[in-house]
Amino acid sequence: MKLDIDDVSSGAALSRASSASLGLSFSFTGFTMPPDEIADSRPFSDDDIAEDIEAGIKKRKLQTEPTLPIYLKFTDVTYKIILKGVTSTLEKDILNGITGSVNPGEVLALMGPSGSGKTTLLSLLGGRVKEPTPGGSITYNDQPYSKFLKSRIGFVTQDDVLFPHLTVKETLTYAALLRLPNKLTKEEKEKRALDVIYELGLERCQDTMIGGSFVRGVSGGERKRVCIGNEIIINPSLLFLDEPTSGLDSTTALRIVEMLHDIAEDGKTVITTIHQPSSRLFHKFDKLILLGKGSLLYFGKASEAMVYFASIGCSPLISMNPAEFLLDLSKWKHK
Ligand SMILES: Nc1ncnc2c1ncn2[C@@H]1O[C@H](COP(=O)(O)OP(=O)(O)OP(=O)(O)O)[C@@H](O)[C@H]1O
Repeated sequence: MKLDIDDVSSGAALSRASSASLGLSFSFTGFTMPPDEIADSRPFSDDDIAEDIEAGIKKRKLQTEPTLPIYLKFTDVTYKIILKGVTSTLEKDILNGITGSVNPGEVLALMGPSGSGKTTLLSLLGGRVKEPTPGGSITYNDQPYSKFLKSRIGFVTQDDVLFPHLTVKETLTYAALLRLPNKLTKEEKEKRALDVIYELGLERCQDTMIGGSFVRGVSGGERKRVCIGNEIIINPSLLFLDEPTSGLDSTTALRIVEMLHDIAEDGKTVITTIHQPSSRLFHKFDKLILLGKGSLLYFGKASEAMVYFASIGCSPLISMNPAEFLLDLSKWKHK
């Protein structure tokens, strides 16, 4: 994190944050510009075997065609909605001047208090909001959103709907049969579903029903992994996740985020909202966006966030979880 005002005006910096309620006004250069060439994706090899921490077993890496690397950049993104009442019409600012970027192979976390605009930003970046048109620019390898991107984007929503009576294997096999292109044979699609099961360490529960309110099924962590599996089955270049760790204990949440890292390592660009990460989990993210009431409070390396806030005079008085401190700080701004 650099605090170079000259860089800001020269355009090298694209992030700006101000906080009147913090009694501070500050600008920062939170990210490095993209490399000239986006990192080449590497094909998957049979040697790609990773350890599944939860199961304590070696798991196969997903064998797919190489992922098209996509560099996501967003500059000065604004979003307003019109609230139509019976007697009046109001305009409400949801996001103000949000700037950031994320490279293939990285995991970007969007953090902030409830209502700060995380899901809205995630949906905008994932091309899921068309109306009203957002302001600013969002580019994918320097190109605006196009129909082609739709097939390159995986989006795991907060309340993914799964069929309770299907098993894990059936769920992912149907997803493969329905979502993979026709050029793949049925056998190839079924193999992709099995590969995803191994990639996500779901082999022990592959024959367990998903379950729901009335049927006992897989655990919360396994359920989240199935939702992620439903999306990575198409080998997306960009993977968006809305609160993938909500409702999970800190150890299971950590496994999910470690899994996101494995997914990113395969050349994918991963963006996730996160609610209240533990200290261990916070340090797993490559980049961080901290939002407060729709404004950008921080964009940069997650590991440098505390140093940055210390540099502008905001440090915790006692040793505490950085995520907790940053959320407290953004809530303060939020008031
Ligand atoms: N279509 C809409 N109509 C009215 N208000 C909206 C709409 N979309 C978003 N908002 C408002 O915008 C703000 C940001 O919402 P958003 O869901 O993005 O927040 P969030 O940070 O993801 O919150 P949470 O952590 O609780 O999910 C909220 O105040 C929400 O009520």
